[in-house]
Amino acid sequence: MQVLDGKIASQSVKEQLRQEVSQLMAEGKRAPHLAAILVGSNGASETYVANKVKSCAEIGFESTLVRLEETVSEEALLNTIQNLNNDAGIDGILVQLPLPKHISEQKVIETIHPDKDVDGFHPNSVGKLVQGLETFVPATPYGIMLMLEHFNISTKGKHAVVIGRSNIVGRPMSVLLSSNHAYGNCTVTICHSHTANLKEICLQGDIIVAALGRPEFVKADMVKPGAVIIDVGITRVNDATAKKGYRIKGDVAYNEVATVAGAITPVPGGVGLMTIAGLMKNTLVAYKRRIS
Ligand SMILES: Nc1nc2c(c(=O)[nH]1)N[C@@H](CN(C=O)c1ccc(C(=O)N[C@@H](CCC(=O)O)C(=O)O)cc1)CN2
Repeated sequence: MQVLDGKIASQSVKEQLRQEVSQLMAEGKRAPHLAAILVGSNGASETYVANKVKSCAEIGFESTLVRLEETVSEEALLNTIQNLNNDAGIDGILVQLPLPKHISEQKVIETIHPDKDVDGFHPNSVGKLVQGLETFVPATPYGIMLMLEHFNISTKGKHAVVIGRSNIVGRPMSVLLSSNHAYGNCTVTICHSHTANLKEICLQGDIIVAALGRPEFVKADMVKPGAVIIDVGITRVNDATAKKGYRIKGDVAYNEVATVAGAITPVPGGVGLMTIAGLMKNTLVAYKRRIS
């Protein structure tokens, strides 16, 4: 059984980016610049944004973190995005999700200029992805593809079962795995809350991507021996015995599934770290398009 270690794979991607940025700096170019907007102070979002800012510094990107109150109006948030759209020094913009209920995520996503849409959530980016055109790929599915590539996991002709149909992970993941490229060419089944016979479908999967947000949902008896298990789940579950008062759980019951699987991503230390690597790659692409 192979552990698909996100720390190793993400470090490798980030090191390549670091070298590329260092070369650009040596040529006298400015650094790529990512702007992140964080609304409110949700603990998990704080951690993820902090990890993004830290990764920018490691690679040699500039970053700007814009913090807005939980009570900020939708209009004020949209104006903040417009200002960043118009700022020639900013290459990529992301708004950390989820947002407070009074703000429309869709409006926010559509306000980010497609050229700076490093999260790949804008309908322009999604449409291009579906048509197989070059675009920003949402960071988590992109990170998973980078992980498959890093560990040279063969996908051609395999049956991939994607559990979850979110715009951020499940849907784009199904598109990428079914597309005609080196780590695609799978036959994909996408499952959701209304799927009948989920266990039987999972048992047919050579690859399972679990992205439904339910801790330890995928059990050993749902997994075909030797399958590749990609766990996207990252839920904080209260645990008074843990140092931080919570434990991070994936959507896969790791200990039991690891006894059946051929390869598996850990949580933490798996897909979450690759999400950041994917975002960093998108930011460099946005920057290169803008300076050329
Ligand atoms: N604007 C966006 N919002 C959200 C996205 C996204 O891609 N863009 N995805 C998720 C959260 N996410 C990215 O922001 C994310 C998740 C996890 C991690 C990460 O570093 N995970 C670590 C553990 C961190 C911890 O201690 O909690 C790991 O898995 O080892 C980074 C980013 C929703 N929102």
